[in-house]
Amino acid sequence: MISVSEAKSILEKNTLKGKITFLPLEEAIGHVVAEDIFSPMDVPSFDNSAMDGYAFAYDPNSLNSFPVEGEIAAGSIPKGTLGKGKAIRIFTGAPIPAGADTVIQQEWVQRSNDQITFDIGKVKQGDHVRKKGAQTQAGTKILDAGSLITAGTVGLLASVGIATVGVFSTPSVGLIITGNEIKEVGQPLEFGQIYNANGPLLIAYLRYLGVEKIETFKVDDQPNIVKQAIDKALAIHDIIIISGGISVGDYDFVKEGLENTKVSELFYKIKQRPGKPIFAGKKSQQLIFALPGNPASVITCFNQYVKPSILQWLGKNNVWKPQVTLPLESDVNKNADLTFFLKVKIIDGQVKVLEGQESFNLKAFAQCDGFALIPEGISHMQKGEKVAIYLW
Ligand SMILES: Nc1nc2c(c(=O)[nH]1)N[C@H]1C(S)=C(S)[C@@H](COP(=O)(O)OP(=O)(O)OC[C@H]3O[C@@H](n4cnc5c(N)ncnc54)[C@H](O)[C@@H]3O)O[C@H]1N2
Ligand code: MOO
Repeated sequence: MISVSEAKSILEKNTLKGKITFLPLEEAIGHVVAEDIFSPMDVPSFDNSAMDGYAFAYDPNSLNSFPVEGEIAAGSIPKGTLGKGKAIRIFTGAPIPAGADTVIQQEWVQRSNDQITFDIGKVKQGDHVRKKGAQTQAGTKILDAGSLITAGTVGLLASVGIATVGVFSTPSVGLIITGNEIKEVGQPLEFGQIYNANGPLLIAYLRYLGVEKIETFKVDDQPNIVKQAIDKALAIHDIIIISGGISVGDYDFVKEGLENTKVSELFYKIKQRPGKPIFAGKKSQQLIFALPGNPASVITCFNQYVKPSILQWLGKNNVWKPQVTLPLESDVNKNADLTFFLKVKIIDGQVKVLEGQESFNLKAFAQCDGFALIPEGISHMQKGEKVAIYLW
């Protein structure tokens, strides 16, 4: 059995990034930029006015009075060169005409017919002129590979005329739900049967991460049926997630099925609770996770191992680290041989360990903000000691 940190480092080394694919800007939000992006143009691409007002050539010794000749609206092309000592009516976003270098906003001038008057002493050369290239110069890097695409990123790329962005493609997932006792929600339950909680929760968690292509295989606990489902899923999908059947019972056929489909083992069993009998494997570029069937194991293992692997696939950084470290609200006792993952709620900056930590119990999951990692080698932690929290 390996430790939690060994398991994470094996997955970090073995998870590849998705293929680079180009998305229209509006669809790229939440993805990560796959390659450095350079601007094809200057922005602004011409000197333009930041105010509605008057453009003129600055001269500290000029008179305070200027005749106004013509106007330039945004989107129009200035004609000719503005003469010295003259002003032109200009609007926000309109090009600065040749001969002008400064804009005064209209609130600062008195206009009488075609003459404006203002105090030249209050103006600086270049006022309210947005210079060509002030935001971005052609050929300069505007985004580093690995940057998260936000609404701001989309705005920046559109401003330099880029319509599509290269991102790492989202993996497609084959989801295999094992168990003779498992019934779908909506069907009547007979004695001994339970509802399929793992299927819906895994689909929901995958969608939350942006995974759209999900195919579910529901299989009974029979060796040939389990193997067939693994084969089918491997033929199509990038990541295979299996729920249940990975422990040592007489009806657990997942390990055998994975061996028979030539999946190579990265690890089997981690010194942790819940989720000890987790399996991770690889086949060419594909990743395979067999999650122990108890719902707490499925959710916790997904949060700790599957989610970071998917985020790494999508090119995201720092995916293996906890999001916050916060003090415990009360003491915690545990078995020192294992890492414990506890469902916790964050209340006023303190970590409250929730009731109902058993592996079958889903109640605390509906209340928790995330999972506190209580490390291996420790049997007691005191109120106030800080713990690493992995949020949903
Ligand atoms: N002799 C041993 N028995 C068990 C061990 C062990 O080390 N030695 N480990 C225990 C631990 S820890 C876990 S976790 C489970 C994992 O077992 P499996 O992966 O083989 O899972 P199953 O036996 O198929 O199911 C376990 C449990 O979860 C329920 N389940 C399964 N699928 C679903 C589903 N889709 N939705 C809701 N609940 C599900 C299932 O009915 C079982 O109650 O093994 C322990 N045993
Ligand atoms: O790994 Mo399990 O501790 O029963 O969920």
